[in-house]
Amino acid sequence: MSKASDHEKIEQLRAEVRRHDELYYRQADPEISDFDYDALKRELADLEAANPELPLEASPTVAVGDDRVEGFASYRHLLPMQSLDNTYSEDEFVAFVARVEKGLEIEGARFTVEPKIDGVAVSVTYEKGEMVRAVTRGNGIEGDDVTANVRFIESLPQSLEGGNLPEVIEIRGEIFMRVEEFERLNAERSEAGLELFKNPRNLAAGTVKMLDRGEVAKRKLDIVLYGLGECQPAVVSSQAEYRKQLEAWGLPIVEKFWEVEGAAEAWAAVEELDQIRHDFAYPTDGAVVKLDSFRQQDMLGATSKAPRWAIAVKFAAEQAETILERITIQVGRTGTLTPVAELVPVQLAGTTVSRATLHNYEEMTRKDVRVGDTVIVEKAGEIIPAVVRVVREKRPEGSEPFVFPSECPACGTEVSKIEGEVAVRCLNIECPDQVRGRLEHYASRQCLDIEGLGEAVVDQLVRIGAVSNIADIYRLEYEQVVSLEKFAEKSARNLLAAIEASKAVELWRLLHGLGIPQVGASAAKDLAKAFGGVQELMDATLEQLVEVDGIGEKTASGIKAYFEDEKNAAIVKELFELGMNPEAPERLSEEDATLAGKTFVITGTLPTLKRNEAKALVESKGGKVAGSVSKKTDFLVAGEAAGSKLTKAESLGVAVIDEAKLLEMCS
Ligand SMILES: NC(=O)c1ccc[n+]([C@@H]2O[C@H](COP(=O)([O-])OP(=O)(O)OC[C@H]3O[C@@H](n4cnc5c(N)ncnc54)[C@H](O)[C@@H]3O)[C@@H](O)[C@H]2O)c1
Ligand SMILES: [Zn+2]
Repeated sequence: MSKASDHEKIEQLRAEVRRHDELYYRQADPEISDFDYDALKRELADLEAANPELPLEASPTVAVGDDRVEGFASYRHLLPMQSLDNTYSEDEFVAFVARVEKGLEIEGARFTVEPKIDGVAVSVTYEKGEMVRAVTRGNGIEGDDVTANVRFIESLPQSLEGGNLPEVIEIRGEIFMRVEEFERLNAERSEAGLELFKNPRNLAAGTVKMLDRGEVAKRKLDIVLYGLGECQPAVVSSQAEYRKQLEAWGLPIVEKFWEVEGAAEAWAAVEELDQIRHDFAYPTDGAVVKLDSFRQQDMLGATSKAPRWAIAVKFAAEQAETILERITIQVGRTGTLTPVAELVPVQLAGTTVSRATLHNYEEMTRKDVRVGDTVIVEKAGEIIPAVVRVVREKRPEGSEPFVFPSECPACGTEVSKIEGEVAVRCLNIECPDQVRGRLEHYASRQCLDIEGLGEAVVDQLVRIGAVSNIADIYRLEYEQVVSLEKFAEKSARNLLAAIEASKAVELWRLLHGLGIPQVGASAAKDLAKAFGGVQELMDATLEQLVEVDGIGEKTASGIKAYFEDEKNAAIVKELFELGMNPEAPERLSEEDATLAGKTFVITGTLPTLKRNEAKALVESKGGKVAGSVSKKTDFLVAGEAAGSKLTKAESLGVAVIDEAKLLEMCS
């Protein structure tokens, strides 16, 4: 290739990489897979290496992707937060080890191997053991101050436990979202007809950068800590020691960690990690291999972008190619039509996959997925298989665009596209698929948990016309049940007994089972606690609903709209007439709730109580425990070595008490 055309190509690739950086780091909504992105960047780096006359300053290959967005204050890291060089190959890994050993003039260097968490990088600063700040990586030099959002992370202690505390330390880690939480949020979105989040990483990244604190509070984030920035004075001298120290301070750390010597041992650990990583709480996309000794790390130093003493070995997201045989449309309990790809079975990440989601109407139309196409399926964030793209070159001749049905495949009602939603819906509330979906949801494990009322039984009951709504379940008679397929006297009696028993269910389960838009299990629990009864919930005003911790405006209006619908209200009324008698969560009597309305903050080491014991004590008396001191704090419970919180409480005039006083208040 000529120089001129090389230069042109480099410019083009730089622009392309910058565009993907913007989508990934700032908007948390990447368009291509990490594998494809890394390949693009590699191509650019290779071209740049072959054309050294072009200055590199302007290239994204020598800079850290910038995540800073509007709305957050910038904060300068004491020590820069770097990226990592990465590789997908064993050969390159072996070459890395050889470079390190040559640089140190030793053989058999000692390394640590740990999971590479696929989350959002963050630097948490503790001063004298008190958490004072959390900042994103930003451009590596300066990041966004996201302290307010990070304070919602329950697993992150506001103060460090134990001794050996430096004056100031920047602890680096990764904020992530657990798969269960990701699925919970997506289930709620799917019910609301909203576009689904693509994977836990993007969702965590988006959440860390939200300005709406109420929404952040509703999404549960988690954190794991592994890295070191500034530390004054130094308190540890190796990666392995550092991990032990993090644990002793009470911080969440990576669950598996290897200490190895030389390339072969290190690679064996990387492979072992790949085998077991799916059981970790967080999504992982590789292994990070680091030189153990801090002294040796310093000897090797870093480039502008990454340390020379560490490397990420990345695992490619598992994808497989197969043929799409048919497209079926499922109608969910809220009427959403979901297109599903029926595939020629293919092995993917250890399981046989024969169906994959095509997400929704808009997404599949945009991808122009057709029957007969060769498609790439991927386990997105290792969860549900999805069709990620069509291999256009393999499209058979004469294939036709898929015509999305204009009528509901279950009931024939014309489907509607609601403004602002990506899905189309069947709005017929009596649609048999929706009825089935609602009944299955109601009887399911996370709701009323009626044993014996599974998919197959619900299906039969709907088909013979025995039930058309959840109240009908309680009208079932022995004769009807015993005549179902595969039922005999005993199983029929058992089912009826399980149905009867479900009348005394915990209130939150009933609330979840009703299928109110946006109300998942956790919202149902919050509502049950706040209102104590279905009638009380029905009577609640919009203002009262939003006041409940964990309930946002959208959910609140969803609840109002649900109960304002006459059909829903009638069914709820029938349920109670048929004997529904849910058990309200225990509430403290006014006499016992002596600390109701009071907010406490706990800091330092208390003489006898652990922090969570003190918290439980306050809550048992109806009080609240918050993570940081503000004007709203009523009492600061201060123990040994209380740091900045004490100073802040004093400056705000907040009452400061000791453990003895707390015990007295709670007795
Ligand atoms: N799909 C896209 O469009 C797109 C765009 C930009 C970036 N990306 C992805 O992001 C990657 C580049 O991002 P990056 O610069 O954040 O680098 P990286 O994710 O490849 O590696 C560096 C980061 O890994 C994190 N990390 C996780 N576990 C760690 C551990 N145990 N020890 C040390 N660090 C750990 C740290 O935050 C560190 O900054 C690319 O490899 C690419 O896959 C994708
Ligand atoms: Zn229908």
